[in-house]
Order: sequence, then structure tokens, then C-alpha cells
Amino acid sequence: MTATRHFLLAAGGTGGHMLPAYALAGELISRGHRVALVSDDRGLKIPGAPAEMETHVLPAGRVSGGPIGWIKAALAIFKGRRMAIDLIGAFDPAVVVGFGGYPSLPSLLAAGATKRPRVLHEQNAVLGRVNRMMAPRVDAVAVAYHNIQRYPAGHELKKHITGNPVRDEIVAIREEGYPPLPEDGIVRLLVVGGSLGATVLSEVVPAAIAMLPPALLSRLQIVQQCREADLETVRAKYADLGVAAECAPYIADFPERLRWAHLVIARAGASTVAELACAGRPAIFVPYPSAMDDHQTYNVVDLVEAGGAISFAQPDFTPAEVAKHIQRMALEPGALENAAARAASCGLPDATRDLADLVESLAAPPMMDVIRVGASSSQRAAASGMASARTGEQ
Ligand SMILES: CC(=O)N[C@H]1[C@@H](OP(=O)(O)OP(=O)(O)OC[C@H]2O[C@@H](n3ccc(=O)[nH]c3=O)[C@H](O)[C@@H]2O)O[C@H](CO)[C@@H](O)[C@@H]1O
Repeated sequence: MTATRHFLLAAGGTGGHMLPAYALAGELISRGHRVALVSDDRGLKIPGAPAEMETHVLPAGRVSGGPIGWIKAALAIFKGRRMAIDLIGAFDPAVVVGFGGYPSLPSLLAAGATKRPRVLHEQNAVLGRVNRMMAPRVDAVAVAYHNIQRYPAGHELKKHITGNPVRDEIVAIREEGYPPLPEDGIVRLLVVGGSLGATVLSEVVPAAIAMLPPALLSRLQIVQQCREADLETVRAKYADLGVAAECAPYIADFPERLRWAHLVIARAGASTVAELACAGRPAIFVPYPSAMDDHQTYNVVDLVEAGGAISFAQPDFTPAEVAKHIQRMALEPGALENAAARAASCGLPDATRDLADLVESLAAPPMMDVIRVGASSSQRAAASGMASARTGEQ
């Protein structure tokens, strides 16, 4: 049984940063540790935080705009760092883990000032700004892809491929395998545009479906996430074509729909990519062209190279191209199953566990903490005596 340790996680802003932090927190808590999370107001609104985790909101500046913006950001970061030093003093974490985004920066700086081991987790295939800035200074960088861009040269040894945590229900899909194609030839298509939906999918996918031969049309079943504004138009298009389609602004039972699907058309956000690879579902991706440093395009490189997906730059994501690809996948015997197996070969179903192992491995033995944070000489002597006693027991 491992000793109970304290871990401080720092993440903020979007679900992309928060959900992996929640997953790691849940895993560490299940191992008997205590976890605190530093975030911002926006981040703490994202549902899914483990109930046992304590949360703190600290100031964090976003470096943007001109000189006045930079000065304001620097002051906020400095204030946040000072408060994070106090929090570290009180909570005494063995390791501090940052998940990218500006809200993680003050805690990572404070961890440096207080000599705590630091770990970064990067969800995308291009290191984000804060992670890029901190990577040379931290002890380990957990990434989700073999092809990782903007990673600082000379720091390869501290790079660990853990993957992006995915929900247990999605790991279960992997264990069940690819759903058999029914004898009546029905092909089930899932269309999903990230947490906010994507209008390009509402414009292009129904138009592509309209170009399919009638024999294939009658075999298709579709579940499509659409933005609220596109919902009625998309429903009407599928109804005109006589295609069985369910459309919703958000698919609440996403794991269930992914289990059901034979083929997926999607944006290439980090979680979606990790989920499709973990579950082993072939995909057609259209990366979001305005994503920072074009990270969605890089997110799918491993999957495309493995033959588990095809990716179209948005200008090439035309109804004719999409129709051609759906037709090939649906009609060529074995094409879907083959791509599914190749997609699964990129899945990292143990991401949460591997990330927790990495973070735990950086926690010094409990008594060493007493020495490191500058205990009095009598405490040091007692601690080193106890530490050697512990060593003697092994
Ligand atoms: C537009 C944008 O900048 N998106 C970024 C955002 O992703 P964003 O949050 O948009 O997309 P992700 O693919 O990372 O995550 C979407 C999550 O929502 C779930 N889902 C989605 C739709 C739905 O109807 N039901 C449902 O449950 C998916 O299963 C997935 O778990 O953060 C990611 C991680 O930094 C980045 O890679 C993305 O580029």
C-alpha cells in the first residue's frame, strides 16, 4: 500500500484542460491520495470534478494585446504565484501537475520557487503556449502522440507518451471490439463536431449523403450533432432524402453512440481523437482550421498514418469527396473493419493510469519532503533517522 501523498493539479479554461485533470484526480484519489485543483472560474464550471477534490481559484493573467495587456497579465501572474506559494506551503504537495492554459502558470511557477517536482500534461499534438514555455523547466512532460510539435529540443528524455485520459465506458468499447456489420448491410454513421458542434459538418455531410447511390442511402443510419442554429435544416435534409437520422445539439450519451457507430465523421479535438482511437472506430476528420498552431491537423497524424482515418483540410472537405469516401468504406468488403483495427492500434486506453503512475513516481518518499522544505535541524535529524529506519526495514 502506497503512503498517502498530496498532489496539486493546475488547469483552467476549457474542458480540454479540465477533463484530463479530473480524470487524474479521480485516479490519484482512488489510490488513497489527496488532490487539490487550482483553476479559474470558467474551468470550475465544467462538470465532472471528483467530489473529494478540493478546489481553489487563483489569479492568472493571459498574455495578449499590447504592452498594457502584458503588464496587467504579469501583475496577475505574479499575484497568483504568491498565492500559490502560500497554498503549496499549506497543502504540501509532493508533485504539481499543469494541464496547459494560462490558469496553470502561477502554480507551476510557485512549484519551481518551492522546489516541488513538476509535471506537464499536453492534450494536443502541438505543445500549447504555457506548456512550451514551461517544458524546459519541469521534471516530466506527458504527451498523447508520437508526433509532437513545438517540443523543445534537448528535453526528449523527460517526454512520456501517456495519452489523453478517456472515460471508462469508452475503454469498455475497445474491449468489446468493432460491431459486426448487420446482415441487412446497415451502416451506422456518427457525426460529431467537438463540444460546441461545427457548422461545416451540417453543410457538407447531408450534401454528401445526397450524392450516394439509392441502394446505399437506404442502408444508412445517422446520428449527428448539429449546432442549434443548423438543427432544423439538417433534419429537413435527411427527411427529404428518406434517411433515418437523429440530430441533437449535444449527444449526451456519446459513449453509447460511439459503441453503435461503424464510421465517424468528426472535428479533430484532442478528446475526440483519443476516444475514436481507444474505441477503434474508423473516421473521416475535418480539423478545425482556426485551432491554435493548427493543432487539430497534427492531432490526427498518427491515426491517418496508421490507416485508421482520413483527414481533409476544410477547403477539401467537399460533399463529393466525402461521398466518395463513405461509399468506398461502406462498399469495399473489409474496409471498415480493417480501418477500425488500425485506429485501435493508436489507442492508449491506460492513459489515466499511466499518467498517475508517472506523477506518483516523481513524489519523493514522504519523509524526504520534510527535509526539502527546510525543516529545522532537529526535524531533519529525526526525519533522516526515520528515513534510514524505513530503508532498513526493506
Ligand atoms: C474548437 C477548439 O478549439 N477545440 C479545442 C478543444 O476541444 P473541444 O472541447 O471542442 O473538443 P474535444 O474533441 O477535445 O472534446 C469534445 C468532448 O466532448 C464530447 N462530446 C462532443 C459532442 C457531443 O455531442 N457529445 C459529447 O459528449 C466528446 O466525446 C469529447 O469528449 O480543446 C481540445 C483540447 O485542448 C483541442 O484539441 C480542440 O482543438
